[in-house]
Amino acid sequence: MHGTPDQRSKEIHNLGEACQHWGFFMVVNHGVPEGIMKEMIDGCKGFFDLTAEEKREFLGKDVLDPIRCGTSFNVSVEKVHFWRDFLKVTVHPQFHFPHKPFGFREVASEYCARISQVARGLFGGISKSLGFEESYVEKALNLDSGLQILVANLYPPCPQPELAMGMPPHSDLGLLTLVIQNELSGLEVYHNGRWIKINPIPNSLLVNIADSMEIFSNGRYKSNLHRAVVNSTATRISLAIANGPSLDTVVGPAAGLIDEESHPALYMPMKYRDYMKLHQGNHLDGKSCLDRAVARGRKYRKQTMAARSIFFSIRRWNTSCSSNVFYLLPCTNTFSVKSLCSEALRSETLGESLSSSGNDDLKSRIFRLRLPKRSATNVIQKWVDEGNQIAVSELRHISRELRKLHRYKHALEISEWIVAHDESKLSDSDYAVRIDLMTKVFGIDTAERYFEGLPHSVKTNETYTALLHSYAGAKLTDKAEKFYERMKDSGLPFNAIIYNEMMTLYMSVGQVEKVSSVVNELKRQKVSPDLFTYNLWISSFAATLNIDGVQRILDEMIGDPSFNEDWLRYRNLVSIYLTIGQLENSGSSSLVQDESGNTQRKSITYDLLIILHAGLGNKDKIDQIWKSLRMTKQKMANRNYVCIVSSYLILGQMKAAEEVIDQWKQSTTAVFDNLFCNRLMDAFAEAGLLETTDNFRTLLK
Ligand SMILES: O=C(O)CCC(=O)C(=O)O
Ligand SMILES: [Fe+2]
Repeated sequence: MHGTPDQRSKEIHNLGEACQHWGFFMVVNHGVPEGIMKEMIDGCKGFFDLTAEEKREFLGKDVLDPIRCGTSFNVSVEKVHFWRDFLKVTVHPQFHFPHKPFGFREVASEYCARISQVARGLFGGISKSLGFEESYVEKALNLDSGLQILVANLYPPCPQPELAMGMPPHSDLGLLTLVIQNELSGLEVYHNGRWIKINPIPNSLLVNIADSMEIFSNGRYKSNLHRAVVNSTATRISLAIANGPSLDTVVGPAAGLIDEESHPALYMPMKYRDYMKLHQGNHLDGKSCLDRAVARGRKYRKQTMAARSIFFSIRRWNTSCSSNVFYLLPCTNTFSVKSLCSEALRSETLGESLSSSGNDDLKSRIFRLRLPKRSATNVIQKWVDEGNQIAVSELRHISRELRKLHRYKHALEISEWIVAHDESKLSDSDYAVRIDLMTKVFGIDTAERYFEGLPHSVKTNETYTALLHSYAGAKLTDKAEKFYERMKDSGLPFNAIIYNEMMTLYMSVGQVEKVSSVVNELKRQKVSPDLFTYNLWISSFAATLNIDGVQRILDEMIGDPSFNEDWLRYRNLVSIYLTIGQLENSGSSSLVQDESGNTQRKSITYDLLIILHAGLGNKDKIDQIWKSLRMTKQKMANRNYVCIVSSYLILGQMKAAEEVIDQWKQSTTAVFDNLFCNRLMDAFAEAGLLETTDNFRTLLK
């Protein structure tokens, strides 16, 4: 952008218009020599041409590795793969690069430096177009240590291009992405309800506005939705350099672009690292793209409806798996289990279902946001501006529903809204939920600071427990222990949940032996244990294959004044599991890793978690845990099947039980035989469960 002041100001105006209306533009006269661009494309081709053996060292590694290549996005979790090979390299703040093919690294180093220069020029122009001084964006977003990622894409010819997609519709996460390609087109940009094929001006740079720029500009500039289609004749190569802020930069709407009256902040500030995690955490690498595709593309891509349901189920999977070990353990997470139960009750009484989201009420509008980056605050504000009333109870209800779907950022925005408008209406559990949400969205440090800053009157049992829960979830044993001591010193009334949190923590970090001492403390303090307490205690003994210990606890349960029908069901199931479950001590330690990398301890804990939820009558939870267990690809043993089949049978869930029996029969690792079933039937009969015995017999016929 040189020339006379007039020309310059016209260019800046054009740039602003392109950012605002398209989120996409091409740059010519950019100064990057044509030769280097060509060498880069050749280098990419050379890299993809390497043999599988030569590429192996970069293959299928962790999403956070600085150099990584692969196919599609993440084939280990995808059901729908994309017609694409990729190489992804972090080139700034530190320059990483593969050392082959020969010479590629050197060209890349120069190319990236040149692209940075162009990007810098564009950031200057964008700053001005937003009404700031030229260096504003660069300084505000710490671009000196900005994260720059090079993505090379190779799309081979596809025999049926109309059935495949090279890259699904997505927007990029950073600020600006600069793309070049070989002579073949394939990039399509979504604009005014249509996909526009991009035919680049030769040697131009294609530029996409990405999410963080949309946030920074408070929505003035829109990140652009784009995709790559494939063709049947030749191989297409594209090379994108994604320019983002530094990982520790908090990206939020620029102060100069907000005013409370006419331009309220539409996005919540968030560290770029957390923003990236939010996407990866939800769907691993690339799944964010799918999710976005689904959300944004909903209106105009009817043909993807089938794919959409697959995407959504994958997304849910990953969220439940991402909390992995924690999930393995009694989602004891008592905290959320508790609220889930009341949620279930509540939605039953209200006779509601999420499918009502076609309506135009506040809840449906918020649910339709889908993308975390979109602002719930804005939606609520608009709702109010339209003259509607909202009750805190309604907001609470929407927040609960959002949390069930792991949409924590929007739930947090709702909570922020209540705080901003009527903090006096916040209850102790609202504060506790806020701490939980802050942990999930911003991380534990923020939640910790928030808790410490709360007035004394709000430092209640519930808020203390929420922070303890966060420490336990993050497996910060030291912090959790200190905090637990502090809670004791503060003289708060203790309940079982607090002890359960500590027990969950010890189970998840493998300090199984400490669980009993927590139980002893609970007994000393004369606090009534609940079923979660018993389950954790039993899990700790079962994990070390101390079967006598488990038996003693089961006996002790009967004498507990709280003993009820749920507990009886739980107790029966544990007994059956012990009798039939073939818990084998595999020698010196029960914590030996099996081939799939799962420890027996984890897998027993999974079983007992299923049993716990069977005790509580939560069929949905059982379904979920069983699915997760199957997703871990661990080799199923007979005891896993015993646990799930008997749980379903005792709950009268015949269809579910039948399905699992089929899976059991087809299992290559567990041996389903009649002898086994007879023993299981005997065990049911022995527990007095005659109807269950009959049901099981019917299923086997
Ligand atoms: O292949 C293309 O043109 C698109 C590449 C792209 O969108 C990306 O790498 O994010
Ligand atoms: Fe992209």
